[in-house]
Amino acid sequence: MVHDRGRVAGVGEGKGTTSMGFDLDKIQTAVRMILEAIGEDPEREGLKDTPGRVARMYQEVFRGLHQDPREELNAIFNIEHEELVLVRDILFYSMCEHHLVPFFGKAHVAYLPRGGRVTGLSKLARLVETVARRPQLQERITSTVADAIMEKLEARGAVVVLEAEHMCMTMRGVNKPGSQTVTSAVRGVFLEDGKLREEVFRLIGHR
Ligand SMILES: Nc1nc2c(ncn2[C@@H]2O[C@H](COP(=O)(O)OP(=O)(O)OP(=O)(O)O)[C@@H](O)[C@H]2O)c(=O)[nH]1
Ligand SMILES: [Zn+2]
Repeated sequence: MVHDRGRVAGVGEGKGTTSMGFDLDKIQTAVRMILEAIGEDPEREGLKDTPGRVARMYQEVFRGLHQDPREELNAIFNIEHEELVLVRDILFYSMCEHHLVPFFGKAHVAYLPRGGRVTGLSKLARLVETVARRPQLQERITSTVADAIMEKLEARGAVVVLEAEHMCMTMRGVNKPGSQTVTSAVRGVFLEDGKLREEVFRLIGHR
């Protein structure tokens, strides 16, 4: 058995199912079936622990599925700052929901606080992380992050930009290595005020 190492928090003792909605036994069975279906021998030395490894990896890369990303913004402070906050170059990894292969890149998260309500800077990166760690679309990560900021911080505005490389476009299918997909979500005052919007996109830049 491969799920008894206790390396992953939340794994029930002697059971493959966690309390967080991950059925590790089921993932292992499925991976074993895939190995058989592609003509591999799941019992050979190099593969015999693979179903368990994949199950633990999925638990890690999909851990955001069972979390409410808005809760990452629970740390709210009141300070004398009503102007732009921008965290640039937040590295993220996600899994494309169409092919279950990675897409990864950088997120840039900006908002204009209302009434001095700000959150911890690391919380913006945690928000991106939690939203990314599930089967996803780049567009959905972008808009979910922007909407969470607008809702939880009652921000005056938010801009979220993601730039990412999709392995489903680079290692297979259309085979276009190096292509970058850029998505943005613009909310609140940034929609109405063109100068403000230009300023934040200039600060985000494209390097
Ligand atoms: N909009 C969007 N599309 C994505 C994302 N990730 C992957 N895709 C696309 O999802 C589409 C799925 O298309 P399908 O025709 O159903 O699948 P497919 O035959 O594997 O397509 P190809 O990738 O073109 O070989 C592809 O065009 C992918 O590039 C994403 O985050 N956002
Ligand atoms: Zn894909």
